[in-house]
Amino acid sequence: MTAFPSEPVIQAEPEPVAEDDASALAELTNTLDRGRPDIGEPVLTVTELSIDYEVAEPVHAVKSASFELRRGEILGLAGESGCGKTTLAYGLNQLHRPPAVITGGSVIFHDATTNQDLDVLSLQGKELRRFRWSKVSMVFQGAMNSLNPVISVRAQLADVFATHAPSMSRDERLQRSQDLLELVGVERRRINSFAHELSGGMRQRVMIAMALALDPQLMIMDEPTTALDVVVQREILQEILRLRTELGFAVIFITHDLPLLLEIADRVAVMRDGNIVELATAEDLYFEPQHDYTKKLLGSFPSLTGDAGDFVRAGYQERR
Ligand SMILES: Nc1ncnc2c1ncn2[C@@H]1O[C@H](COP(=O)(O)OP(=O)(O)OP(=O)(O)O)[C@@H](O)[C@H]1O
Repeated sequence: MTAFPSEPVIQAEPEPVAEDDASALAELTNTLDRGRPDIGEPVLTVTELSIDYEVAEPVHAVKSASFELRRGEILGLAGESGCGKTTLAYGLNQLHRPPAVITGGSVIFHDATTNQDLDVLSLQGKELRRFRWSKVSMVFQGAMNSLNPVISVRAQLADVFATHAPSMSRDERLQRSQDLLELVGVERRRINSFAHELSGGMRQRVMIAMALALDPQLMIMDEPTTALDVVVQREILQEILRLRTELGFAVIFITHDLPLLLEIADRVAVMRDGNIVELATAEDLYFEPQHDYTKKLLGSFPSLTGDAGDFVRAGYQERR
């Protein structure tokens, strides 16, 4: 069986980013090449999605969230710990587990391959599992630690194809697996490595390769780089930007690190206490935040007020 968790658990709260780290990363991300993404038609329409944790004192973790995501777009989901980002992301492809319950709303996936609209919340069993790998894939917080330590990268990648593309021959699987490694910046020869032989950055790249294996139209990334040092984070973020330009998938990128999102996302949704309180382009959010909470959030990042973390994404300086 693959080590990629098909039924992930909500991960522990991330360590807060140290101020020095936040500024260092902001400085590094300012130099990211965002490419020229081709942002197109909607790929996902979320309407009034609500998710509760049915515990003794029920938690309304996501309250009537609505947004549309377009092909090739990076939508950032920002907000303080506990505001509902992960719950929302998991709900989008039914990865939530009891006591979490979807209490209302809809998630419609606009499939470019079949030209049909899929009601994601009505999918079940095999259909749902297939949807998760081939249409919408996910890279979890700390995913690199979920590579199986006792089987090689080759076997883990091959397993994805054996399950979801059984008509592929052994040679085709190997070829495609190596191509995927190369795509995410890992040498082809690493195919025979085991997790412990790879650095944290490499392991996370392998997880991204697995998530890309079936050519998904959307990738949900929950704090995909939080556990890595800032230089490796930057390299991986650059890789994600390059891949979305090259392959055209959309990304929902979750992090509590708003400065980071302002650099890499096309639009940013700010969540507070289960609500999306503001959704705007990264540029508008930075220069003209509408909601008091967004202003407070922007003000709470020292890296945004100092030179190092200023919003210097190419082409936007003139609005200052
Ligand atoms: N298994 C659970 N049972 C009860 N409440 C839960 C459970 N998991 C999460 N919650 C609550 O749901 C709310 C949203 O949590 P969620 O993990 O989605 O937030 P988040 O914004 O992703 O936080 P973080 O940035 O720390 O990952 C919080 O109030 C949290 O305490």
